[in-house]
Amino acid sequence: MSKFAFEPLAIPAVVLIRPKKFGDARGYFMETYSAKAFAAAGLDAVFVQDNQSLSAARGVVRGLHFQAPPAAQAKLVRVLKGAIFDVAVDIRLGSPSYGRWCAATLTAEGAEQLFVPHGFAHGFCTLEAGTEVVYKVDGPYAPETEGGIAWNDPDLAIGWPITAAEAQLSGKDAVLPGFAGFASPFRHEARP
Ligand SMILES: Cc1cn([C@H]2C[C@H](O)[C@@H](COP(=O)(O)OP(=O)(O)O[C@H]3O[C@@H](C)C(=O)[C@@H](O)[C@H]3O)O2)c(=O)[nH]c1=O
Repeated sequence: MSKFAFEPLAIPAVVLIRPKKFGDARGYFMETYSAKAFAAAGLDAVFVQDNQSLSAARGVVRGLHFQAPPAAQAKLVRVLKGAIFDVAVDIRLGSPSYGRWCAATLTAEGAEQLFVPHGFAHGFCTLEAGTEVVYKVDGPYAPETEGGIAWNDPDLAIGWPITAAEAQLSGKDAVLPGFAGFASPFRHEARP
């Protein structure tokens, strides 16, 4: 019996994962990650760091972020408390979906996870106050390689479920450049 359902999104390199919950009178148990099951589904990232953030309010936006190669990071994102709208933007030059985005709502109750591969800018907005997000990354933090794109860039036209007036950003994210003129450090590599 598979303990995970893997659902490729509209950009199929981005995968929504639903772990199976084993409920009983005590509550539930679930595996949240299995190297073997994920590799069998083609997700063979080797994770080296776990991250956690708390966003106090609904409408907190973090992103859109990436680390440039060779420090690129694949991410496996999930929510411990609350809910997020989680977004991945394809920034792989030469990709048929370059500049397109896909997204999923991740909730603590639903336990959904989003796998965001190398070559994508990642960001989310919180849908509830007090939202806690945890995610695994397959490369160490390398701040000198960080890049970003404005969350509300009109060319990307991401369908965020919050208004610009609701959005709360870090000072760093508030001044990220737009997508026009963006020079991506990623190239699309077709996998065998
Ligand atoms: C990302 C990161 C930040 N930090 C530090 C730097 C800074 O002082 C503080 C807050 O960093 P930031 O403002 O960049 O945090 P945040 O805006 O939450 O950044 C995160 O956003 C989401 C969307 C992602 O995809 C992540 O990869 C990461 O970029 O934490 C680390 O020590 N290690 C890390 O891996």
